[in-house]
Amino acid sequence: MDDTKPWGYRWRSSRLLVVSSITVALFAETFLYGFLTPILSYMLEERLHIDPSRTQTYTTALLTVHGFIGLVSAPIVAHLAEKTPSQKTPLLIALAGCFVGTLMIALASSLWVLFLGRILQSMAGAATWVVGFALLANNVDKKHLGQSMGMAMSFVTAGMVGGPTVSGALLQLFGYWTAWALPLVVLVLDIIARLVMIEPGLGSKKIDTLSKPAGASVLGNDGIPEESTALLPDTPSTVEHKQDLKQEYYRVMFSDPRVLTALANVVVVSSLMSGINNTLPVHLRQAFGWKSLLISMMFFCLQVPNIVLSGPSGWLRDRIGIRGPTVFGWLAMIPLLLLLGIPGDSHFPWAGGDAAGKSIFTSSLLALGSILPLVRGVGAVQLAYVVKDMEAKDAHLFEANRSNLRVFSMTEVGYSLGMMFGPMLTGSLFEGVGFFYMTVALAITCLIQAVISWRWLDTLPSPEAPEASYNRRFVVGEDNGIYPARYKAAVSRSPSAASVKTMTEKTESSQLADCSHIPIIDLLTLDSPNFDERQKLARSIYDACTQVGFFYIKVDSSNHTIEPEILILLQNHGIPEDKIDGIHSSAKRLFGLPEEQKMKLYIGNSPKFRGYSPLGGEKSTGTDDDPVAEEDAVSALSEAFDIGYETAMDSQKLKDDPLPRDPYGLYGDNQWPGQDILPNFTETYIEYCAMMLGLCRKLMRIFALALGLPEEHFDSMTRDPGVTSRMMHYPPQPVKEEVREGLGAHTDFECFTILSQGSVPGLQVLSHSGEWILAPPLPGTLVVNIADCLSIWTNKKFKSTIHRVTNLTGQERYSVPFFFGVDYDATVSVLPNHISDERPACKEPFKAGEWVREKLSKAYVGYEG
Ligand SMILES: O=C(O)CCC(=O)C(=O)O
Ligand SMILES: [Fe+2]
Repeated sequence: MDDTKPWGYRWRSSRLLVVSSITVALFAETFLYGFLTPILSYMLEERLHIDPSRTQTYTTALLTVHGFIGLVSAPIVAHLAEKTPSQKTPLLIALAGCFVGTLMIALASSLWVLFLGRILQSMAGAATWVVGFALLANNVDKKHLGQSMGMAMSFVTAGMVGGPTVSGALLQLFGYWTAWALPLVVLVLDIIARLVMIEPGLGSKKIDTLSKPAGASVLGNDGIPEESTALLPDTPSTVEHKQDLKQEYYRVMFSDPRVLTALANVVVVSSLMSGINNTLPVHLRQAFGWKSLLISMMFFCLQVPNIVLSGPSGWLRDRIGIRGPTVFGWLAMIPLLLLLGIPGDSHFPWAGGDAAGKSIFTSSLLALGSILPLVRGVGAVQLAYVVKDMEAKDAHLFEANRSNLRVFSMTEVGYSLGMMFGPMLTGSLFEGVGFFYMTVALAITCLIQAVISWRWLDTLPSPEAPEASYNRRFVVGEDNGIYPARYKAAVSRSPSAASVKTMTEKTESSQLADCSHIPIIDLLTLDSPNFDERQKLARSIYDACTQVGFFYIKVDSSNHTIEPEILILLQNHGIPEDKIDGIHSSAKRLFGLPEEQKMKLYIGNSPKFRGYSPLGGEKSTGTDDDPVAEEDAVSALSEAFDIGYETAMDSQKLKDDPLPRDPYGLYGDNQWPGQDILPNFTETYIEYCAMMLGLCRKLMRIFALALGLPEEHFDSMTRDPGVTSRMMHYPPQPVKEEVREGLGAHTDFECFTILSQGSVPGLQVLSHSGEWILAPPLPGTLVVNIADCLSIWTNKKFKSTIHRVTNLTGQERYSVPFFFGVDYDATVSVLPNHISDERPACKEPFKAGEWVREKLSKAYVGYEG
């Protein structure tokens, strides 16, 4: 083992230990929050000698402060945590805060020490949630994340129920200091766990901050991520563009009454729970003269059915929709709340502090706990449903992952507001008009919720998790409604549609897709340490490459449903959505320049096919089997900007490393627009290419595995990879006129291509049956297609499928393909394990650079070279 690593590095940085220590930390946080509630009255009166008539006021103030601190500190902590390289440091600081805060509370001999202790505890709690979840997200691979989050959340639930349940009991049975011994033991465990744990891969990953699921201490049901900020600065125009989109997004969302109803639901549930927490202890002491043990038992009565029944209520919602159960839940709570208010009230002498009153109270509390799951979490589900609806209407504005992040940060704010307002309102009502009228007010609120839920909530069953809906395979004809009818009509009128028949007859099967859908593959296990997992991924890639030659890869955030209502969004190892947005807005900026500016970068001035190619500058040359004669070649209705490999985009090279030997004249010499013309353009594009290049090298290893080779097989041939990337702009064309292709039918030349196609559809893939399969942009995905060299390597087992672009949407279309090939000087030769007597090698070995150069020189109109 490495001597420089600390003692026990391996197990101390293992997933099990990271998950366990975060679990312990979250448990401690929720346990300590709840622990105080039933014994607070005792502390205030017996230890701080507060006049009992003021007990409720201080309880309310303490809970409200907690809600407020949670609301404001989560985003601050998230911001700070993002700046610290190690997440262990903030976790330890939080622990120190929690420790000091808890000691201050336990020892408090004055009110201000008590409040200060509580504030420290709340801040530390917020930090623990934010940092804890970020650590989980960054250090647990996605496959195990659901399980790990699930485990963490069940401990949170245990803390939530355990805290108030044991504190009152211990206080009454064993006295004040023995009662506090338990939280101290929990804290010691927490200290040990946090100290022992070593953050794995420190420094290699940046943090994604997820903020505290507000209300978790009370409700423990929603893990809500903060809308994560970009990890690297954006270019000014991206920021502006994003700002516009964000405003538009919120405008659209807030003008939908379903959204407002969902948010009202979130605020009311959270207020109700924190309001009951706030008033229950004092009320029970006044009404029944109960001490802390029985008060604790009441918390148990409320929470346990709530937890047990949350699964079945989610199931019910999935079956019959959210509106019915929610309206029923709110209505059923009305009599239960009223019943809860009756015992001990002077208007109802028959239900005083005697057995009748106590049993009415206990059973209505139990019933309330059982009904609560019907209304808990409804807001989040309804919001997810709205987003899904909106996506179908405006895919660009409602890119799935980003809008989910926003949805969940809206929910978070809702919960935090409830945590703050709940105690405030119930506290003042309780003190002003008494417990019964407070429950009347709560019952009226429930009635209002029932009415608005009836009026505006969706009647349909809960939506699938967004991820699941994208996982659905895309089938011809089933186009998600994103293609206008005129587009489909135009496709069938297109001149090349007529020639498709002859094209497919002439074309080799290796260039035609075998099936009618393009699969979606999750790259989650691309760098899994587990070989079997990589092998499994390789197998599905093999199927896609041999049957279709095209597949979608999921590269960004995805959702994990941990418990019915806990949806946590995490970024995976892929290309962050911000970077994709950034490159698209760079493309828009570039093509938006005046023609003469763009022509200063004219591709014809470059000996290496790098630079700007104006509208119509590229010709449809057809395919090898069905070439288009030069005089018949139609120029494409698109403009493009091409760049090639530079060492700056290669993380395996130093910035100043010289370019590789270049016998085919294809490396470097890019024509970049100056900083004065397009500030930051070059940096953004280079950064994008660097990420793509990293992803491509990893994919190349999976391809090797898929082909039965050692994963490193292509490594030595991809040190100076033959990389080209281009930005494309396809202007809309009048549908009435004859359709002109944005890019004619072709195959790509290198090994494979990763395409980011923005949000406007246009790409089509040719199938055996002569159909053009639509390959629409799916949010959160990129498209990978096999190109000629890899197809030849596999003796055409992998398909280099013919595709084209036709933009009939009426919108501007932008795309950014990234073509990845082996070193130009490497020899492409059919793999021996793919040659047999029946299937001799399809081609003699050749140099990759020679092939690419020849193809490029055919494609560009008037190119001198
Ligand atoms: O723009 C697209 O969607 C595809 C572009 C393409 O196929 C290419 O540039 O080779
Ligand atoms: Fe292509």
